[in-house]
Amino acid sequence: MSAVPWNQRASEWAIQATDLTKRYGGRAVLDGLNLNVPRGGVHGLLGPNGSGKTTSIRIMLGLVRANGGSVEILGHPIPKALPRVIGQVGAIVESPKFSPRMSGRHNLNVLADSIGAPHRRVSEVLLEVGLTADAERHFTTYSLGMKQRLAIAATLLKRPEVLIFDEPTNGLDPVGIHDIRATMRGLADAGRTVLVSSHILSEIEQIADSVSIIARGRVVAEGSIADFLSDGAPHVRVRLERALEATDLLRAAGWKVDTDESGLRVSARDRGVPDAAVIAETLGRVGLWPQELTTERRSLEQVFLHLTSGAHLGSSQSGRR
Ligand SMILES: Nc1ncnc2c1ncn2[C@@H]1O[C@H](COP(=O)(O)OP(=O)(O)OP(=O)(O)O)[C@@H](O)[C@H]1O
Repeated sequence: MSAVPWNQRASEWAIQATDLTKRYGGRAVLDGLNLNVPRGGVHGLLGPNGSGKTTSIRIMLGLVRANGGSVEILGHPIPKALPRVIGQVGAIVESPKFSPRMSGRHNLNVLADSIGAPHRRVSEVLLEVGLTADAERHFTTYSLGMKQRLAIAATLLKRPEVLIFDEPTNGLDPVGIHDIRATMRGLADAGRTVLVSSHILSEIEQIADSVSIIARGRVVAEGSIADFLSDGAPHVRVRLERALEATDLLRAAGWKVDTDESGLRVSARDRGVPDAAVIAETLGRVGLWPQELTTERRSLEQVFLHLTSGAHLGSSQSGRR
């Protein structure tokens, strides 16, 4: 049971990153990152601090150039076609600058003028983020949460189809967090695609429809939240061309492997949580590259903790070529 059709055609992804690499001073920050964000709904990019979330987002927005790989937003290659698609993308990566002495509405009016949007659009976006009643107050009197909602309102002025928010609840109190979550949910329910990054599991679990878990510059698991939360024996679904060879290899490496028409189901012999990154690495070492590698039937917390824990990262790093 999946709310998100993961096997859909590439043209139906809102955002797709393929084999992205980024190095800073010889250190790999993104290490072959593959990200699929379905059209419509909230997609969480969940990973611990320093895992590469902001770097991925900055590459998607053309703010940083990747060393390798490709990104498409709404089917347009980035950064080449950025001018064509940027009008359909709204993003908050850093705190936007507002004038402290002007009201929320006045700030938005100025921004609307700069992009040629009518002032009635300002009233619409203020309503959408729940700031209508506070629109005439000076920006300085806003709480952090209200400032963040004003930033979201600013991104909505040009009617974007895709919204990208990097850790939008950072530093907010519980009320502020609640309001931002409700705002993001509302934006998705109105038909937009919202990509939101976070290092907080509960945040993603509560608002996202689907999630990609990132660790050390790679997506190590992805899928719909419904699938992650469903019960059952934990396993990793692997789809690849040389399935027989992969089955033999994984069995020899100690995994339990079942096969069906959609690929391999790999689980740990002790019924523990199978490690998707280690499975990917075992296969990759001999040139068997999965077309799909998805963790299924586990709680998001199990997956997140296991795939991103220090112990796991240490062993994965030492096994890296
Ligand atoms: N301009 C830069 N120069 C050098 N290293 C960088 C640069 N930008 C990011 N990094 C490094 O890349 C790694 C990934 O950083 P990134 O900000 O993408 O992670 P993140 O998942 O967004 O983490 P956080 O939740 O802490 O923001 C970190 O180790 C960071 O120090």
